[in-house]
Amino acid sequence: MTYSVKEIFYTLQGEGLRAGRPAVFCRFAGCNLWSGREIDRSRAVCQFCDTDFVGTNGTLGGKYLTAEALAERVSSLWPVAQEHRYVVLTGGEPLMQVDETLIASLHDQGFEIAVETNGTILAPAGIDWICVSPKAGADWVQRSGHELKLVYPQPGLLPDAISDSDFQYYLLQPMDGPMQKQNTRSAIAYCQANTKWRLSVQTHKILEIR
Ligand SMILES: C[S@@+](CC[C@H](N)C(=O)[O-])C[C@H]1O[C@@H](n2cnc3c(N)ncnc32)[C@H](O)[C@@H]1O
Ligand SMILES: Nc1nc2[nH]cc(C(=O)O)c2c(=O)[nH]1
Ligand code: SF4
Ligand SMILES: [Mg+2]
Repeated sequence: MTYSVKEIFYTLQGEGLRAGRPAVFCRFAGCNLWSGREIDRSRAVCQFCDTDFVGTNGTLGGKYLTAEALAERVSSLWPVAQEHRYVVLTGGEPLMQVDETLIASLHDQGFEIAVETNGTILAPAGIDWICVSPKAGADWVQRSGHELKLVYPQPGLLPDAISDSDFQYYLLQPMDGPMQKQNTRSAIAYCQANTKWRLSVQTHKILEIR
């Protein structure tokens, strides 16, 4: 299996329950809900994406011919002699490419493995932390995991309708874009009125890290 990777970088998890945790991010190229081209955005299933996942031209991007080679590259970014190795597989839609062979290779390198997924593809066995962020209008098949991180608001996908699925934590992440301030206000109000839900702030954008 060849893996198409946009970029690999070492940063802090910016979002969700584990915000602040040092992590290597491996961003896979391609998504099943948008081509990534601006001309296609208004016709895409997912129209609010904040990420460039097209091609393999980012930092340490490329075609990795084996799971071992990719896992070794991820490992090379971890600081020497430091524990708590943590990798976040994202994209694009990582589950178009992530398989059990890659999971095994990353575990062999000592990593705890997290995934950020839109929930349209079932996760392979062995992932340690599954974050699902479902999208209005898309099939939602991965309905269990560790955190459900709903971008808010999405007309057609209300938090009330999904607050009884099989996740440990429920988070609302204000939709970034022209309405970001208002979206944050209404997400805060929703969490305060519906206390199963927590706010997820995209801290990396405030901190100006990747
Ligand atoms: C770029 S996506 C990649 C992973 C996967 N395709 C997904 O959608 O979960 C990473 C995270 O960013 C979130 N996201 C994307 N665009 C956003 C935006 N404009 N505002 C807030 N969160 C956004 C997604 O919902 C997801 O939780
Ligand atoms: N720091 C940082 N945290 C993140 N959490 C989720 C991200 C993503 O794009 O999947 C992301 C990202 O791109 N950077
Ligand atoms: S599903 Fe994820 S990567 Fe794909 S367009 Fe939407 S937010 Fe972006
Ligand atoms: Mg991002």
